[in-house]
Amino acid sequence: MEMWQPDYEGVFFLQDRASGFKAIIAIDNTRLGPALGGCRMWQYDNDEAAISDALRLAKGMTYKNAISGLRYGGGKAVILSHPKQGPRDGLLRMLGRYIDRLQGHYITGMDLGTTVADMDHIRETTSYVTDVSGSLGAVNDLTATMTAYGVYLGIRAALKRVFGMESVLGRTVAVQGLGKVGFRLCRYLHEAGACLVVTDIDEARVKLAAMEFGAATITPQAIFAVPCDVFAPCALGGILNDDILSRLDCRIVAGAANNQLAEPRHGDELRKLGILYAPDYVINAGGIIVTGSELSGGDAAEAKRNVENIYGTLMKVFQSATVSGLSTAAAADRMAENVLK
Ligand SMILES: NC(=O)c1ccc[n+]([C@@H]2O[C@H](COP(=O)([O-])OP(=O)(O)OC[C@H]3O[C@@H](n4cnc5c(N)ncnc54)[C@H](O)[C@@H]3O)[C@@H](O)[C@H]2O)c1
Repeated sequence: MEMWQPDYEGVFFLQDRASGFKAIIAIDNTRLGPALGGCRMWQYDNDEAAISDALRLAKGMTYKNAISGLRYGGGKAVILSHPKQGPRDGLLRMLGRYIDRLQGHYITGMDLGTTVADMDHIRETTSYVTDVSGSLGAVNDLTATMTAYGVYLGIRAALKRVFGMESVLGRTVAVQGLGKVGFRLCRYLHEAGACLVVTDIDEARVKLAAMEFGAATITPQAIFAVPCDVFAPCALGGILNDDILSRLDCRIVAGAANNQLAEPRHGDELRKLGILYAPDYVINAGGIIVTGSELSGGDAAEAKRNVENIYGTLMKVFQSATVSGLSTAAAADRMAENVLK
């Protein structure tokens, strides 16, 4: 069923009563090329919550791809089923069939709750899928590695902007979330001489980071108030809210998590607090840049070179914010919108 949504090119609610399959494909904008954005599999409280997540994520992909110089638009797929709800291969093949009907207007890939094996199942019914076994992004988890690398470079850019020196040597970075990206980010930072304070709800990962990187550890509730140069959110979105902003004791917020600002106005609040915010979709674009290289037949070296542009893009965002008096978040939005004109 196609749903009408102002500002979106297409929103499709897919349903198979027999199997209980429910999914949404949201295509925000294809001005620059086919809509590119991963497939999320999550248990939502209700259909409305899933639809609004798909819409927000699809729009985010439009902005991320545009500001990263990729010739792709923004889209997202969301499967409203918990990964633990029985076998999932049938659901994924079904989603693949719907994606195939869109004839290349939307290309999917991995996202929260989905794996390379899931992408392989989608591949059985459509070719419009990335991150399948053996692909550039999937081998050695290059997508997560390059996301972490981009965040590391983004932290250097932010340090340069605030302190005039980009080196992380001796700087304290508080990392929230030690998953695929957060853990790799810690490795880049540790090897360059940063002091780490880390947290995760998974204690095993915290212990591993303490052992491998000599990181100090702290509880998930206390990470926000840690005195540090950089706070790097690498877990959940929506964490930069009124309560947490009042507790931050850092000069920079720069991390991998998507949709960090609880509301757009929090970008301004950070500016007023004198905290430099590296807009999430600019600094965490490493993964989608790898996907862009994969789709154009590039290799890992080319992908890494492209990820290195994140440093310069962020510098432009910081400069534009200073000149215009906007928050860095608003300045990034304006830059992306200029590309889309
Ligand atoms: N994987 C990528 O390439 C990529 C690309 C762009 C953006 N991102 C974003 O970066 C973030 C991390 O992605 P990932 O792939 O590392 O995910 P992941 O699921 O591998 O890791 C997330 C980690 O955060 C931890 N966590 C969850 N809630 C927490 C809390 N309240 N406090 C502390 N830790 C908590 C989890 O235990 C887990 O270890 C997500 O927001 C994701 O959307 C990821």
